[in-house]
Amino acid sequence: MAEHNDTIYALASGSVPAGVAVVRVSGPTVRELTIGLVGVLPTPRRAMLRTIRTRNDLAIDSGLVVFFPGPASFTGEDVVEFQLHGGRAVVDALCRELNTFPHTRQALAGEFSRRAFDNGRMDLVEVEGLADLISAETEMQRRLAVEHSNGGLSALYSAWASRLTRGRALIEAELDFADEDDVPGSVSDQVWDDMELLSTELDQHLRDADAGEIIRDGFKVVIAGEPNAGKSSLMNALVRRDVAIVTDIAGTTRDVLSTDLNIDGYLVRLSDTAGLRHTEEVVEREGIRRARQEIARADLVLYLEDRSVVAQAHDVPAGALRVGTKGDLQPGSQGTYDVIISVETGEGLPELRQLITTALLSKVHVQSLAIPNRRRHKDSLTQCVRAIRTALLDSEKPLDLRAEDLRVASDALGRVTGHVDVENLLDVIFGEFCIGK
Ligand SMILES: Nc1nc2c(c(=O)[nH]1)N(C=O)[C@@H](CNc1ccc(C(=O)N[C@@H](CCC(=O)O)C(=O)O)cc1)CN2
Ligand SMILES: Nc1nc2c(ncn2[C@@H]2O[C@H](COP(=O)(O)OP(=O)(O)OP(=O)(O)O)[C@@H](O)[C@H]2O)c(=O)[nH]1
Ligand SMILES: [Mg+2]
Repeated sequence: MAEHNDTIYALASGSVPAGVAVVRVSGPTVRELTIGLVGVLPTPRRAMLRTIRTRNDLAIDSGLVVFFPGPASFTGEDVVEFQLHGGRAVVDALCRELNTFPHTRQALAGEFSRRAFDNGRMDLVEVEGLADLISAETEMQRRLAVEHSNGGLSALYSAWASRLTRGRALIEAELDFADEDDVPGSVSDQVWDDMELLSTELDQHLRDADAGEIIRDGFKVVIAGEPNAGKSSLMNALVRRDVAIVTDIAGTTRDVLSTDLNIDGYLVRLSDTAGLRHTEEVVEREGIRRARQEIARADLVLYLEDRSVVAQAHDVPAGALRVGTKGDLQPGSQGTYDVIISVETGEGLPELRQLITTALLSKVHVQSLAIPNRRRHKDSLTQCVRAIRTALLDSEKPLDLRAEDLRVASDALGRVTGHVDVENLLDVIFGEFCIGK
């Protein structure tokens, strides 16, 4: 049903009603369809004000029409955009009319980008960057997504892919034509030097993957501690809203409750959890299980302890910030705590915020935003660097097997961008050596 060569259309702008709505159309019948609706094919890439009419010559709306001839368009196909008045019925009327054209249907989710990818307009990293750009809510998410969607990361990967391809080509050449004069001896030595360098660069790059994931998915801060420590009260104070239930009954919170914060342009995902204690109560036990799971996944744990209760803190997770609570009830020295707070007086809250910010900044500190930001990237790049390392490890191994390791590395890198890398291997062989003569 969903034919690949259909012409597809969709509302590309946000929900109606709105000031202006953009309906985007892409596919092989865009030219006829545009002439049918507005009478002419507008000058490419110039906004033109036209009345858009049905077959029966009824005006749908008058709006701006922009025609992008393929392949120099977003999808690589002919594209036309109608910029209409953003009313529900206006958009519906145009979509209804578009549907009456042959082989023309509503686009599936992501189908414009899918076509852009299939037509080589974007690679996978750029497609992912575009998706991230659309869902970005904080400034740093936006900067990371722009870097990726504009090809900043892809440029790095294609440079690395070329080095791998060149290395393989030189080794293949040495294997195939070792007895001929044209191939300089020990070229493979240079290759291995460069592969050594490449593996170092990949290692360095992979070290930034955690920062990339934190910028994209948020810095996960988990509030943990014994029941009644004041966890939910702190959650409410930090987000300045009454999101979590607070009572003096120990064991109030059971579910994990998460709220997003924006700190210095970074997304911070704050979670309130059930108080940790031994209990036979089924619901609370499940809450505590979830709390522990959340703690295990945290980038930062705030471990809260009620200073007015004499208790020995156990269960403090490694690396947690120790927060003494209810500072108003019992003034005293800071002791083993990183900070003492009171949600009643506000004491210590600015200091705690600063501690969170410092922990966050230490984890997202990077030189460039051309960094991996998905598990998928990290996994494939890890496979890539492992394969290079395998090739380097045993210099006594036959050259063809070492070349095979490099092929595995190329494929792993190619999976990140969605490129497959075989055809240009030949190009490089024939390009660098006058083998054919
Ligand atoms: N109206 C409108 N605004 C939009 C988009 C769109 O599709 N329509 N975009 C959609 O996401 C983004 C811009 N992305 C685009 C990417 C490439 C081309 C394009 O036509 N590229 C050609 C020509 C480039 C040029 O003239 O320099 C090319 O790359 O060959 C258009 C939009 C954001 N703003
Ligand atoms: N005086 C004082 N009371 C506080 C402070 N913070 C919390 N409380 C009180 O301590 C009690 C428990 O607070 P919660 O925030 O519900 O504690 P919790 O850690 O979320 O508790 P559970 O969800 O049961 O694990 C409530 O009665 C709060 O009003 C504080 O800074 N000063
Ligand atoms: Mg609570």
